[in-house]
Amino acid sequence: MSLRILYGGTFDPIHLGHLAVAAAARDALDAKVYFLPAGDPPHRPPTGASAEQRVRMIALAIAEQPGFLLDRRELERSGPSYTVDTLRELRAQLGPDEPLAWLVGDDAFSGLSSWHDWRSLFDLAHFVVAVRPGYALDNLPENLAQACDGRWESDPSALSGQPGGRLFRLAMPPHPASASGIRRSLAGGRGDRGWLAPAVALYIHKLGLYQNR
Ligand SMILES: Nc1ncnc2c1ncn2[C@@H]1O[C@H](COP(=O)(O)OP(=O)(O)OP(=O)(O)O)[C@@H](O)[C@H]1O
Ligand SMILES: O=C(O)c1ccc[n+]([C@@H]2O[C@H](COP(=O)([O-])O)[C@@H](O)[C@H]2O)c1
Repeated sequence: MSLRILYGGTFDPIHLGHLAVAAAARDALDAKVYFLPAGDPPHRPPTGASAEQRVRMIALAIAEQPGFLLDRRELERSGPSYTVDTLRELRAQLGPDEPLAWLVGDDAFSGLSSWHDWRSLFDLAHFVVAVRPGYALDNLPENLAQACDGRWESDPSALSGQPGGRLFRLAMPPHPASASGIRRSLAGGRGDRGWLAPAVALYIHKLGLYQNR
């Protein structure tokens, strides 16, 4: 069965770091990448752009990119967008055997043991972990390090052979972009730091997003 990569995020806004991570995962694992914008992101203050604006920016950024798709399911649910709920919904829809992988950067993965019902996540999907400047995986919290023990795979094809439960380190050049860096820079009148796709930069400029934060 073919692997499906799920890329959850606040995407406030989507930037070139997200696109680089998604392209590296798509190419390394030979799989489609589904962008899943969080409706109500757990562990975060309210977003700068509305859900519809974040979706619009994702649609602009991924247009004409092969193998990139948008999945709006987390926007259609009320309450916090817990990943475990999203994965359970996908499992119910796709069946127990379909290989699923949740794509994250090092920063998000390091905090995994604070996620809602986090131990169940390993029963539902693989994790693909992208390098992120300023973060490392050699200092994971003890409970997370233990849960990860023996799960790391170096062969990407291992992920499509089973539905979930394995971990894969995505090799890619580190990308420095961050959404908070972009929001701060735009609010300070210093531009987008060259970290946005041109169509997204134009959209933000036209709507005057992130100017007063
Ligand atoms: N430059 C990057 N390199 C690797 N992973 C990244 C990068 N930017 C974001 N990610 C990952 O993409 C996912 C979604 O990120 P998110 O939408 O929160 O953007 P962000 O840039 O991390 O935002 P913020 O700066 O507000 O924290 C997370 O798993 C995050 O780790
Ligand atoms: O399920 C949780 O408890 C949980 C806690 C923190 C983050 N997540 C998910 O992880 C993804 C990246 O989160 P963020 O905050 O870095 O954009 C996004 O899809 C979030 O919904 C999920």
